Amino acid sequence: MGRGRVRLKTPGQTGSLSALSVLAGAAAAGPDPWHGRARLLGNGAGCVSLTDYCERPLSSGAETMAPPQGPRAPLEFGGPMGAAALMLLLPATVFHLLLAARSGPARLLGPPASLPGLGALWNPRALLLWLAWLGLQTALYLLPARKVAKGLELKDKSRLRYPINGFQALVLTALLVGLGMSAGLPLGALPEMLLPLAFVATLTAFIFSLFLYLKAQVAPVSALAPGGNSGNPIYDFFLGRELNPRICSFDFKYFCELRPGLIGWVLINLALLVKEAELRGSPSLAMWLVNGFQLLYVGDALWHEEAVLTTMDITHDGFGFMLAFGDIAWVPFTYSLQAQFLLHHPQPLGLPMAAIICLINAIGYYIFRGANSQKNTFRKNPSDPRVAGLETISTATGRQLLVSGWWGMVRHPNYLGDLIMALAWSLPCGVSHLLPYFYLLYFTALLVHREARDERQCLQKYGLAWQEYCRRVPYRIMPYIY
Ligand SMILES: NC(=O)C1=CN([C@@H]2O[C@H](COP(=O)(O)OP(=O)(O)OC[C@H]3O[C@@H](n4cnc5c(N)ncnc54)[C@H](OP(=O)(O)O)[C@@H]3O)[C@@H](O)[C@H]2O)C=CC1
Ligand SMILES: CC(C)CCC[C@@H](C)[C@H]1CC=C2C3=C(CC[C@@]21C)[C@@]1(C)CC[C@H](O)C[C@@H]1CC3
Repeated sequence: MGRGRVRLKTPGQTGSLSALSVLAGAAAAGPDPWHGRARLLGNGAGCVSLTDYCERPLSSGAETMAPPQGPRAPLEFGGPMGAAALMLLLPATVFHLLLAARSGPARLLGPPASLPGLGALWNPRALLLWLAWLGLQTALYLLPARKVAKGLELKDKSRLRYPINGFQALVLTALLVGLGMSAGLPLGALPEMLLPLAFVATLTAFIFSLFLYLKAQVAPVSALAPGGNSGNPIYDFFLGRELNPRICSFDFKYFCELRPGLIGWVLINLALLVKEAELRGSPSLAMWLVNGFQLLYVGDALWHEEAVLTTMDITHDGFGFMLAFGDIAWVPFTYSLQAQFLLHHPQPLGLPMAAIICLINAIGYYIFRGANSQKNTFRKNPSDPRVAGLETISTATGRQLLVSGWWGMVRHPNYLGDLIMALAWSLPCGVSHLLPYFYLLYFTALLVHREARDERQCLQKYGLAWQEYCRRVPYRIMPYIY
């Protein structure tokens, strides 16, 4: 069934809308970045009609996601203007959140109580600290790994190799920080440096993206990503031109996605906890919960590091400002917002409420991990006894789709679990302010958009089999709601 010819209504990058177009919708002038998603709402099950959408023979999954980007292909994010606006808006959001968290009113919307001068942003010690951090994580990345995994097959039929030592990097970082603290390292001073640190991280993202853009000029065509090669420098700088930029075996995108930002996030959380203990005698229960939940999340991501090799960020998106900034600045400085808020706005939390919040996080994690592991086990070995009994749909590519178990409940059960955890991370901050719920709001938008984008790619890969899956499992993320 997947070999039939089907028609593509819109030329261009139908499969490459990316995380940021969530925000682009608000910021960008020009074509609506959600347009692809609107088309997904073609039938009762929320799937596009195949005949409405493609004009290529459906073939093996490996080569389907990359429609060529001609010079007149519609651009994402409102094109160069939207990309430029986002490059201002995203860093501004990071600084707004950092300032709001420490201000009395802690308003998510509206201007911060006071604006910092350049003196508050620029600090040579922050620059040194940041460079030392990047150097440490690079050194840990280069240490011998317990395993070397192969990525998916590339356009030139090669497969890149990736070290699996992220969890080891987390443990070694924890040991070094512990040793440092026992030798007098003032970790509690870190929260005071968040603003200048975010500033150098943002500067690094700009400079690094420029390097990546220039590096792509000499990369072979087969190394370029499906999007991000429009010929417009602003747009391509933002989206990223090269798919897997490397120097020797050092893979910049893989390194940035999991190391400096994710580990930096839990280190910032820990510093906020230490600072709270210095200020108030001991860390609050709310601070413990936020630290514990987010450490579990980061530890889990690094433990299952290999799974990131099949995400669209690695297999589909170029590496440009969007991901570079997202990985090294956005993640550590905005994902730690709840702990930042708690340091400046202590919240009373009783044991019964804490127990309920722990239960919510446990339910979220159970769904998130159960769904991700079930799919990973199935993809590695469909005859594994843990998944062999599940009902499946065959596709023309030879791969199968799970249609019972977690993946028979909704089409993205892992997103549902992730969102439930996001709620549990905000609840310890009480309900007096909207600010600590920023992550939940942003993440809902990100995942709704990511889901639509993934559906588009799956429809291209699996054709009618995907439509059948949508018919059998009509809800996307939340049963009976969405
Ligand atoms: N905290 C954060 O900021 C973020 C967290 N995340 C989390 O990262 C994790 C990875 O997410 P993401 O990369 O978006 O996507 P998923 O892990 O959901 O992977 C989607 C892929 O799974 C496969 N698939 C879909 N349905 C089925 C099925 N029924 N049976 C078998 N395979 C199926 C398809 O690929 P194929 O068929 O090719 O295998 C599809 O492309 C998620 O848990 C997400 O919540 C993601 C983004 C940001
Ligand atoms: C700057 C923007 C608004 C958006 C940037 C998006 C990035 C922050 C995210 C894109 C995909 C991500 C993934 C993760 C972290 C956030 C980013 C980098 C995980 C590593 C989080 C832990 C999960 O277990 C796996 C995720 C893979 C995708």
